[in-house]
Amino acid sequence: MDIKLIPIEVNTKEVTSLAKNEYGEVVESKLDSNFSELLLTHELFSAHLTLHGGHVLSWQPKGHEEVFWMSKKTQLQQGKAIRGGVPICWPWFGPYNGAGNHGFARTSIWQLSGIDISSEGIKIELELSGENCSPSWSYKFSVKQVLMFSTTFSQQLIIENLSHKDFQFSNALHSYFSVSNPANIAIPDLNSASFDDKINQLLGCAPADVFNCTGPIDKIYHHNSSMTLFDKGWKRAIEIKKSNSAQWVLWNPGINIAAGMADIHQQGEDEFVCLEAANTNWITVAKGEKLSLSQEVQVYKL
Ligand SMILES: O=P(O)(O)OC[C@H]1O[C@H](O)[C@H](O)[C@@H](O)[C@@H]1O
Repeated sequence: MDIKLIPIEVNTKEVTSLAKNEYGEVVESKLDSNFSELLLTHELFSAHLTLHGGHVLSWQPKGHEEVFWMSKKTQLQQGKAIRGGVPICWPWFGPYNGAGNHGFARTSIWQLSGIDISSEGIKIELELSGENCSPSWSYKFSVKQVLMFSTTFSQQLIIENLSHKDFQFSNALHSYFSVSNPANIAIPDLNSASFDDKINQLLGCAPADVFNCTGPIDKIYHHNSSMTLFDKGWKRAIEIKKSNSAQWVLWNPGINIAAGMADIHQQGEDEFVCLEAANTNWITVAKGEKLSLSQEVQVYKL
């Protein structure tokens, strides 16, 4: 396979304006024939994303610091997931049938299908469709991703089953939130949720107070409504609302696991907490049917 390794911070000269008006602009920055980034500027925020994985890399509402964390060691590489931002885990979450973690959506090239710039923000539509994309999951499908960047950030996946039979998927919107330090993070909404502890292989643990998010931590919380992550270091709160998602996954690798991960920079694990709107159990989409999942993120100063 022709492997490309491109540092994500690359500054290229090949830049094309895709849409522009009095409120903002969307610019495509081509890194090479395979990879490009979309840079979004608007009076309310700045953001960037890439079609590799249909992946949101950053979003910074005016007056706030960057919301999503990005590893300094991640690289755009064919077939490889990006470490940071919001990877789309689909059509499976975690390992599946020997096919590796988190499905093929995060390593596939998505198509740009819509841009709308208004006083409210910038709406971007992306699409991924295919058939037999993995020997482990060989259905015909289409996924539309609707991203709305504004003072809030919303992300919707509309999953359509184009096969002649029902299919199942699991998923996560695997947000890497940038934090002052996981030790400073409280997520009180998790205190009342039962959870599965992946590290200790314990299922159905009774609710327990979450005092901080220092890793290693890898838990699946069974909770289908909003969460607020409080960062006492940076004095900010991040609220995440979601729909059609039965779990939250809380993950930070901690120092030892992170040291063994080639795409996390030194002490990078001290800079993020993953709080993922997920469905870790299979969900069925009947043939010919659609299903929509979403999250909406807002930041507040404390
Ligand atoms: O390294 P990745 O495949 O991106 O997975 C990173 C992490 O994702 C989720 O949060 C899982 O719960 C973890 O078990 C996994 O380690």
